[in-house]
Amino acid sequence: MEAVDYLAEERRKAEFDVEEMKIVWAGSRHAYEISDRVSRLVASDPVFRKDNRTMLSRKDLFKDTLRKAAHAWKRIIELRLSEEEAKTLRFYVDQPAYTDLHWGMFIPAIKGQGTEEQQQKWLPMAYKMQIIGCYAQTELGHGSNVQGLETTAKFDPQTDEFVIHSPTLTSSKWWPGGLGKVSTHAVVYARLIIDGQDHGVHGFIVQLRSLDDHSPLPGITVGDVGMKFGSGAYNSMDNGVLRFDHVRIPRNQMLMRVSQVTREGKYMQSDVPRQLVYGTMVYVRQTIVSDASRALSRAVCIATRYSAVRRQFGSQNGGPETQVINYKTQQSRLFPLLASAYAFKFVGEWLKWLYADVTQRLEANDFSTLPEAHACTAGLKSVTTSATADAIEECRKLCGGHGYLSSSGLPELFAVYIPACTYEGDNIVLLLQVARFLMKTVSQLGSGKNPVGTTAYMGRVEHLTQCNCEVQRAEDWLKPSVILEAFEARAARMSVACAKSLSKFSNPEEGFAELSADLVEAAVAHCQLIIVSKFIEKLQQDIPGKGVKRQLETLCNIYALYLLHKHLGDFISTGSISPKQGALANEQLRLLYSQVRPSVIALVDAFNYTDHYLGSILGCYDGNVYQKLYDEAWKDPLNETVVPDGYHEYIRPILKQHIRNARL
Ligand SMILES: CCCCCCCCCCCCCCCCCCCCCCCC(=O)SCCNC(=O)CCNC(=O)[C@H](O)C(C)(C)COP(=O)(O)OP(=O)(O)OC[C@H]1O[C@@H](n2cnc3c(N)ncnc32)[C@H](O)[C@@H]1OP(=O)(O)O
Ligand SMILES: Cc1cc2nc3c(=O)[nH]c(=O)nc-3n(C[C@H](O)[C@H](O)[C@H](O)COP(=O)(O)OP(=O)(O)OC[C@H]3O[C@@H](n4cnc5c(N)ncnc54)[C@H](O)[C@@H]3O)c2cc1C
Repeated sequence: MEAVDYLAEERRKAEFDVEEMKIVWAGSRHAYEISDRVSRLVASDPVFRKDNRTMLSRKDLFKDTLRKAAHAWKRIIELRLSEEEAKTLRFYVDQPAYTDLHWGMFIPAIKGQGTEEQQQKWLPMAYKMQIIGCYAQTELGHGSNVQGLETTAKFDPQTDEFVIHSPTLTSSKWWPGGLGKVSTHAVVYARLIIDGQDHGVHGFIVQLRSLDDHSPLPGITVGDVGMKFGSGAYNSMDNGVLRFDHVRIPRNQMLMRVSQVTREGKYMQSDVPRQLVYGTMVYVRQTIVSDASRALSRAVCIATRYSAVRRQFGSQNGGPETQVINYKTQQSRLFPLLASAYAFKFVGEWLKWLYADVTQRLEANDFSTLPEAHACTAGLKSVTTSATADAIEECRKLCGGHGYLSSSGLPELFAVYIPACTYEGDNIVLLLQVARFLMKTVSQLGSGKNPVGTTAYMGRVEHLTQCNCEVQRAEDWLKPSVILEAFEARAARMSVACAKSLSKFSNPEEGFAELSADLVEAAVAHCQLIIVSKFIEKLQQDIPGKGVKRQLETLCNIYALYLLHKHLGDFISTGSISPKQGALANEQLRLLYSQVRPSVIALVDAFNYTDHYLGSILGCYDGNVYQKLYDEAWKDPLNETVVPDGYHEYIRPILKQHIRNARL
């Protein structure tokens, strides 16, 4: 059989309606139609070509990005694309650009932290891209510790202005995307100083560059921070460095929804919590969870299609060799990643709902769900990005040697994705925030305040710390209630154990620091419980289409039992399950791999990714891998000449010397 036929045969084996699954994956028929239309639009437009990206120099890559961004903006206007369509277009163009920070952080910061008046002044210009903004928070010396930022904004009552200044080298802004070469404006986070008194970190709108000739305004030193990890990848972004030398801005350019400075220099705080200054980060963390499912599904699609095409060993009587996807080891590494892609998709949808809900409440001055929204966005951002970064690298290894080729698409996907574990909050720092929230929840148990939302299970802590898992046979692990209780018991017991250990310290902060590694593990257990429970909730919905729900049930069970197997130590050491029950879970997991096997190609087809978006020879839809790999090799610049540049200077003299030596 020709390699090109392998995937067609696989598609015939599918045990469900792929077209219906595409709609489940997209979130709705409407979302599917937009995604399908916009992805084809991007794939057919020569300006959005990206197959040569990793070969470009930094300067050429950056100019290519500017060209793509300008073209994207032109198409958005010409075609009158809606916000959802524009975001979809950005996703399929698949090239990080300054526009991400303008739309994804600068505008949301003004919306979330600006007063009505400030929004009316700045947002129309920003929406029309008459100004381009970035989010300038992180400094050379401080990123995670936002309270440690050093940039100052001193109020000058004489002129009714703030003076923005970088007092030290470490106060230089460092990292903001779009800052290096493009942004005309920034939301700058700086310490507010009035009459010598420090009121902590606040946001200020600062113009950086002339709107006439793009030169930096007086007192501003700005540039790019330099090359980052990998070729292509995140180097399309101009992450920047910025210093202020006593730059003056009008008083009304401090974002004043949370706190205000009056003409007389009086500092006033609204009723809204101070933490709203961090609101933009909560918004972006929520979007990063959905991005994780995209990046993961893309890597999994490549590795799954290639694993069905690739054959090694096992030929009988001259017949074909075994497809590597049929090796149990390949399945046990790949299928949990496929299940994780679906799990992250559904938890991302739920988080979007949670964020919309908290936003609505905030508008009505109800701040009660803010701590949970912060814990969920922080924790899920952390757990999904860490798992996705690891999974992309695993997919590369699943593709053997060819996975290491740039044309597999996996090296660049890895390089562009991994900073997600760091930006928008280092993953460990964020898990520590979740742990604080959990310890607070445990400490309030029995106080009459019942935990709600994602910590509602803590309300049953007495039962969860004593219950015995009821599994006796492998198939008992297929019951959602059994899975849920095991995950709840593990999470509750880990949190309670941490709280008990903490109570032994006379200084709680010292205790928290000493126990932080255990606390992070408890936070991970809590977040994994959320993901599993949201997958199970999704399955309680009406899901049409032949076999669709059944496939999703299988994937949900694979996801949960894979986590259980991976973290068996937690489950057994907390007594949430017995070693025998752990072994039964593994037995069931093996059966689930066999069950899902016939449908895996159709399950990745359901992502509906174009070959342009996948950007991978190994993952192309027709599976014609070998011919394409062979053809691609000849396109490499090294193959433009048969004899390489440098032969006469560096190869020939050695060869000649060798011949001379041989004669001696
Ligand atoms: C070429 C293509 C062109 C196409 C054009 C198309 C156009 C259309 C396109 C549209 C595209 C849109 C795309 C969008 C894409 C967006 C991509 C964005 C990419 C991201 C880039 C990265 C950006 C960044 O990294 S920005 C910087 C991020 N920095 C951080 O995250 C810092 C992390 N640190 C912190 O968050 C804090 O300092 C923290 C929380 C660790 C500690 O803070 P602090 O010391 O103040 O607090 P604590 O004492 O620990 O806590 C006090 C108290 O506050 C609570 N709390 C803390 N944080 C929050 C919060 N965020 N919200 C609510 N509450 C919070 C905390 O729990 C404590 O509560 P207590 O009750 O008191 O315990
Ligand atoms: C590609 C990229 C794009 C970015 N874009 C922007 C942007 O647009 N705007 C912007 O303002 N910023 C941006 N950033 C900055 C980013 O938000 C920070 O780098 C991030 O928040 C991490 O902070 P840090 O660099 O200070 O890490 P650090 O906090 O210095 O982390 C170093 C190590 O210390 C550990 N650590 C730190 N604190 C603790 C603690 N309390 N307990 C235990 N361990 C700890 C961390 O886990 C990590 O292992 C970007 C960064 C990158 C890489």
